[in-house]
Amino acid sequence: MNQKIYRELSTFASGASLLIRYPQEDKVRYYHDSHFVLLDKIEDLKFQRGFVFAPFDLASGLPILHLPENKCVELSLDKIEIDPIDLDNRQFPITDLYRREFATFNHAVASGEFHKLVLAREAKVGLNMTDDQYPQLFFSLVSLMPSACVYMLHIPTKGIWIGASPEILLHSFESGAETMALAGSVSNLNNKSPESFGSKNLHEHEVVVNYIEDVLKCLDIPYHTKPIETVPAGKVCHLRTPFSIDEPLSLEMMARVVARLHPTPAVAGLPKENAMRFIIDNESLQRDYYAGFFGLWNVDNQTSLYVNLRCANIQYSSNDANLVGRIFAGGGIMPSSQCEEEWQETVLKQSVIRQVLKPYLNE
Ligand SMILES: C=C(O[C@@H]1C=C(C(=O)O)C=C[C@H]1O)C(=O)O
Repeated sequence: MNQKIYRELSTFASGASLLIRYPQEDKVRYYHDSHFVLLDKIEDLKFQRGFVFAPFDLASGLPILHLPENKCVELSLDKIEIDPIDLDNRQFPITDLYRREFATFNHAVASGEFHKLVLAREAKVGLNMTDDQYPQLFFSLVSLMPSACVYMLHIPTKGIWIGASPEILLHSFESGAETMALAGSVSNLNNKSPESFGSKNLHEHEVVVNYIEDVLKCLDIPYHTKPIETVPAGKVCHLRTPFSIDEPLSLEMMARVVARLHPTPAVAGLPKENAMRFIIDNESLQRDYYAGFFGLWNVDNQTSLYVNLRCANIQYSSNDANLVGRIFAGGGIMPSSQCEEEWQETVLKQSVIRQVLKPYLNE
């Protein structure tokens, strides 16, 4: 049966294709033989039904990609066996580039110009794998991250995006909707209470909570929050405040909520527009679709969008035609942030993708 599914997926990387598994679900949705519809703005989603993949910076020139629903088949997960995966416990020393960028970001928050800024970076790895091995990557990630939304997308000429996100941007269903503030991270070594995260993490979290509240109030949407909680995601543990929206949202309102929320200060900063400008000008990383959002829009009367985190892009490099993986991670910078700690947080956030890429590393 395993073989049959892998045979069915052997043409995954020959066109526009997607595999997606929602948290705790025992099925995978497979979109194939499809074509991307390119959208300019979030509001254009109103008329669509299917998968959506949006960049971090909607003004960057990268389009919002949409795969229509009619090309989807469902695969049952209980028929898939996955090889055990080794833990990756390597150390990754901090780079001078990260020290410099941290200093720039930290100075900008310490000076009071920003309440918070998120600094991200990429780790590049050389890979040795064939197109028919990509589905194995996806199923390894599915087995490692049962509570995450796991996806793998093939974009012809742009390669693969793969990720396992713990962060809902907007989940909307017939009777209401939900979103969350997910920010503030520590290593996931033992059970943690929110207080044990320390004041820097609690404050960084509060910035996101206040921002989401402002967006919902501004749109006149009734909501309530649940008490702050801690959630594990791979080797890190986060602070989370769940938001429940107590009335159904129209497609038009959903698009407005998403357009206002994205990008939240969990991945960008505050004040929002200035923080976006600052990140684009001062981060050496090209975020592309990292810290954008993805998920199903208006499928089976539901919309489930996630922030594109714990992800990587795999592509042939244009100069030497080698296959390169760019593994992304970032973290919120506050006045009291410490460079080494922030670096370690990104190492931990990258570890789950490193783990699934390990069998294919070219080193
Ligand atoms: C930016 C990332 O994660 C975000 C930042 C967090 C933080 O700074 O504590 C926590 C969860 C996410 O909202 C990432 O994973 O790359």
